[in-house]
Amino acid sequence: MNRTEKDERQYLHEILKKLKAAYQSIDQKISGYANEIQETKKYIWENNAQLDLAEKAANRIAVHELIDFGEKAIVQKQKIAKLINSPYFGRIDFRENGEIQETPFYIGMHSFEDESDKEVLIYDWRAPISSMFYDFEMGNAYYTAPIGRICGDICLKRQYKIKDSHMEYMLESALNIGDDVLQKELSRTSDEKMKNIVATIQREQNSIIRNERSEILIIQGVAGSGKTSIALHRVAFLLYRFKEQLTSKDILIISPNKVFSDYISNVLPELGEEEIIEMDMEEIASNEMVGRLDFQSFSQQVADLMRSEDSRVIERIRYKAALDFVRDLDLYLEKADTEYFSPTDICIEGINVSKEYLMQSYTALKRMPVKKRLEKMAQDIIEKRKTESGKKIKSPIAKKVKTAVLKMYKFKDTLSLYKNFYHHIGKPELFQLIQKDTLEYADVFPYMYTKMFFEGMDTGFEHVKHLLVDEMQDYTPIQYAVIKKLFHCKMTILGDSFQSVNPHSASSLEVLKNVFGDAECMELRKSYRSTIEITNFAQKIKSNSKLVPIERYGEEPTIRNCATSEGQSEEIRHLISDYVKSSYNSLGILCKTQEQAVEIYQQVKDKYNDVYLLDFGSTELKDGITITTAHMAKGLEFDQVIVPSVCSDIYHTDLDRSMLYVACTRAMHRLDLTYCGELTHFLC
Ligand SMILES: Nc1ncnc2c1ncn2[C@@H]1O[C@H](COP(=O)(O)OP(=O)(O)OP(=O)(O)O)[C@@H](O)[C@H]1O
Repeated sequence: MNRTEKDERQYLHEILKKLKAAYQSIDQKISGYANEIQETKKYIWENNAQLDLAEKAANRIAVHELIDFGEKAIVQKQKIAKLINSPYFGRIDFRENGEIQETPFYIGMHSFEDESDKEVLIYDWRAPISSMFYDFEMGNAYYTAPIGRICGDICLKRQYKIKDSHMEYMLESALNIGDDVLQKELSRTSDEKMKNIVATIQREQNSIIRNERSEILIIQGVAGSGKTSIALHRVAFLLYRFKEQLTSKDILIISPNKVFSDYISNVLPELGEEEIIEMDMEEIASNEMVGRLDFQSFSQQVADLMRSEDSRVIERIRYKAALDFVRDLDLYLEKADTEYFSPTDICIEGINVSKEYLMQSYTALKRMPVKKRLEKMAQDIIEKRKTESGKKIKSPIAKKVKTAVLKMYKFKDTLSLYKNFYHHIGKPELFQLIQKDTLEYADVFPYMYTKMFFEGMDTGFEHVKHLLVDEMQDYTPIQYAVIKKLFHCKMTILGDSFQSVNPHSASSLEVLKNVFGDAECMELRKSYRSTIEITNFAQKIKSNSKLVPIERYGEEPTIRNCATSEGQSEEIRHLISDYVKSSYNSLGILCKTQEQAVEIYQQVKDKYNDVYLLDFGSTELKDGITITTAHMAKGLEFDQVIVPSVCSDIYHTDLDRSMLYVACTRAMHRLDLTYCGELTHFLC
C-alpha cells in the first residue's frame, strides 16, 4: 500500500522500470512496422510487372495499415516518454461502500497498464475515478462511472512532484488539493507557452472541465482565474470522454489574435491531444467579404478610438453593439422580406406569369435567402415553360426572365439593403463608409447578418461539433447572432466583462445570457495569476467585488514619477536592468498605443538581448522583453510588467481605464508603472 515515503520511492522505481520496458517494446514495434513497410514497398517495386491489380491494391492497403499502426504507436511512445519523465502527480486510496479494503489509484497525465496482467497502474486525469482527486478531501466521496454513481470513502490523498523521473517532493494533502503545490506552481516563472495545470486543477474549475450536459456553457471568470486554461482542459476532457464521436478536427477555437493562438497552442499537445484549429472573428468575416468589401479591423477601430474619441463614431459603435440593435435589424429584415418584393406580370417571349402567382411562389419559398429565392422562382418558370412546350428555352430568354424577377425586389445587393436599414430607422448618419468600399468594423457583422438573409452563406463550418469562443466580452450581440447562424453545435464561451478592450462595444454576462437564452453560466471568482499585491493594485483601477485573490505574496507594485520624458526613459531602462538581473523569463512593457510601443522599442532594442515588438500582425510570443499594447497583451501573462506613461493626458477615458486594467493584470510577480506630469486619476 506504499504507506511511507520510502515505499513510495521504491514504488516509483518499479513503475519507472515498467514504463521503460513498455517504451522499449513499443520502440521495437515501431522499428518492426518501419521494416515491414519498407519490405512491402520493395516487394511491390520488384514485382510490379507480375502483380495483378487486386494484388497491388492489397499490398497498398497493407502499407497504409502499417503506417497507421506505426503512427498510433508513435503517439503511444510519446505518451510513455512523458510518463517516464513524470508518471503521476496524485494518488487517492478509495474504499468503495461494501468493500473492506481500500485501493490506491495513481493519477497521471495519461493512463498506463501493466502489459502482463492488464492492471491499470496509472489512471488518466480525465478518467471517471480521477475526478475524486479534484472534487473531494478525505472522507465521503463518489464518482460517476458508466454503470452509475459509485460511493465510498477516500482514506488517503497524496500529491507528488516528479520531474525527470525523480521525486522532488511528496505531500499528504488532507486539505484542498495542493494549496502548497498550487502555491509552488503559481510562484514559478512564466513559460513561452501556456502550460497544462492538470496537477492542480481546483474544484470549481474541475466542474467546468467535466461539464458534459451543457449545450452552451458560458464561463465568466475574473482576470487570471484560469478561464483559458480551463477551456483547453475542457476540450481535452471532451476529446477523451467522447472519443468515438469527437476528434480535434471537429473543434474550432475563436481567439483574439495569432499571438494568443501561438501562446495557447502547446496545452493540448502537452495533454496528448492534437492541436485545434483557431480563427479570429476577422478571418471569419474575411471569408464572406472576399472580393466585395474591405473592412476596418477591430484593433484598428480601438486604435482610432484611442487617438480621438469622436462622439459620432462612438454613437455608431454603441448603437450596433446593443442588444436592441439585433431586434431592430430583425424587424427590418422581416419587413424587407414581405414589403420589398413587388411582383409584376411577366410577359416575355410567350412566357406569361401573373404577379399573384409570383407572390405565391415567393411566399412559399420563405425559408430561402431572398436572392436564392428569386433565382429559384425564375428557374421554376423556365422549367415549367419547358415542360409545357416540350422545347428547350434559349438562354437569352431565360436570362431575361431571371433579370425581370430579380428586378422585382427593391434592392439588388446586400450593401444597399443594409444601408437602407438606417434610412428606415430614420438615422442615416449611423452608417458611414470609411472610404469607398471599406466598412467600419461595427458594420461588418451586421452586414454579414444582412447578407445571410439576402444572399445566404456557404459557411464551411458544418463539420464543427464544438466551438470555443475566448474573450467573449469583446464580441457584440450581432456577432453572436452571426455565430449562432454559422455554428449549430455545442459551445463553450468564456471571458471577463471587466477586461473589455473597447467598452463601447463590450458585452456583459447579462447580455450574453440574453443572446443565448438556454445557456448555462458558470463563474470563476478566484484569481490565480498575480500576487495579492498586484491583484489589489489592479482592483483600485477597476473594482470587481466578486474577485477573490489567491494568497500569494510578492513585491508591492510601484508608480514612479519622472521629471521629464528622458527621465522616464532612464527609469524604464533601470527597470529593464532589474529584470535582466532577475530570474524572470519574461518582461512585458505594455503601452496604451502602438506608437508608444514603437518609440520605446527604438530606445531599447539595441541595448538588450531578446527584445520583441508585437503588433497585430505578429504571430509568436517569445521569452524575453516584449513591447506591445495592452490590447495586444490581452490573454497573455508576463513575470514582470512595466506600464509606461500612466499620466492624466494619456489615461483618461473609460477605454483607457480598461486598457490600464488589462495591462496591470498581465503581471504575475512584479509590476511597475512610470509617468511624468500628472498621474492619471485611475491611480490616485
Ligand atoms: N488550478 C490552477 N493551477 C495552477 N495554475 C493555475 C490554475 N488556474 C489558473 N492557473 C494559472 O493562472 C494563470 C492565468 O490563467 P489563464 O490565463 O487561463 O486565466 P484567464 O482567466 O484566461 O486570464 P485572463 O482573462 O486574465 O487573460 C495561468 O498562469 C495559469 O496557469
